[in-house]
Amino acid sequence: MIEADGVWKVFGSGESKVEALRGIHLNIESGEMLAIMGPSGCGKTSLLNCLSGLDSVSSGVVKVDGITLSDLNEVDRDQLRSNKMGFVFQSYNLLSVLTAQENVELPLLIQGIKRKEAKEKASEILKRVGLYKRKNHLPTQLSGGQAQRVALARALITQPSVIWADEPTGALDRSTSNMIMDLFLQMNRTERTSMVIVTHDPQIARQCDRVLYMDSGLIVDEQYGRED
Ligand SMILES: Nc1ncnc2c1ncn2[C@@H]1O[C@H](COP(=O)(O)OP(=O)(O)OP(=O)(O)O)[C@@H](O)[C@H]1O
Repeated sequence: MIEADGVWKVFGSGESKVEALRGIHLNIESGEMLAIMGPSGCGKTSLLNCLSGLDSVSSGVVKVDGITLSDLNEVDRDQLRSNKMGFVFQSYNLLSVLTAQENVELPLLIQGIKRKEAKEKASEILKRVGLYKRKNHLPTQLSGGQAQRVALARALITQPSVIWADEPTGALDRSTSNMIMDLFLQMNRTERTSMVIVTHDPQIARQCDRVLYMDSGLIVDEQYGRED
């Protein structure tokens, strides 16, 4: 579903040049749950951004369902992201002036779905993440775990084929992290949504189908097998 072939990402030039990715080859299967680990600065976020089309590659090819991202113009790339992908970040990235419900509705409204239908779908998904009672709360009125559940609901509402999550539990305590991971696992199982999770947490990684280990812009090891 996602294919990366010889992907390089280079920032800057001359003395300030940084080779964040140095020739990545990777296939991510539909429905796969993949963790990416590695030391700070090894290129995990750069890889996520290049695979999802949030950032352009310096060289190499990224294909999503057979479509080469660099062949698309910005508008088409945005459209592909909005149709096929969801994003979850460590800092939740919720819009502070919108309620939980409005944050979750937003991706559907952007897709041109009618307000009433968006509202119904948002309510339904907020129920699934156990936050229906908080739907009228603003992000500042939510705990970290609750805010991340809203972010997950927002990522899932368009029924994407892949969710990209950059340290989704990085700001949460152990029990809240486990709760968020349980939701990821549940959605992966019921919707067959592929999940790509950048994490420093071995407990999160070992629940994934595959763990990639990166170092200095390269994938240096991988392990298969989910602990159920
Ligand atoms: N916009 C940028 N401009 C210049 N250098 C960058 C930029 N973004 C990332 N880098 C550099 O690229 C390298 C990889 O960064 P990246 O954020 O991908 O690492 P990471 O593994 O996600 O790190 P962390 O675990 O600390 O989040 C680092 O050396 C970083 O300083």
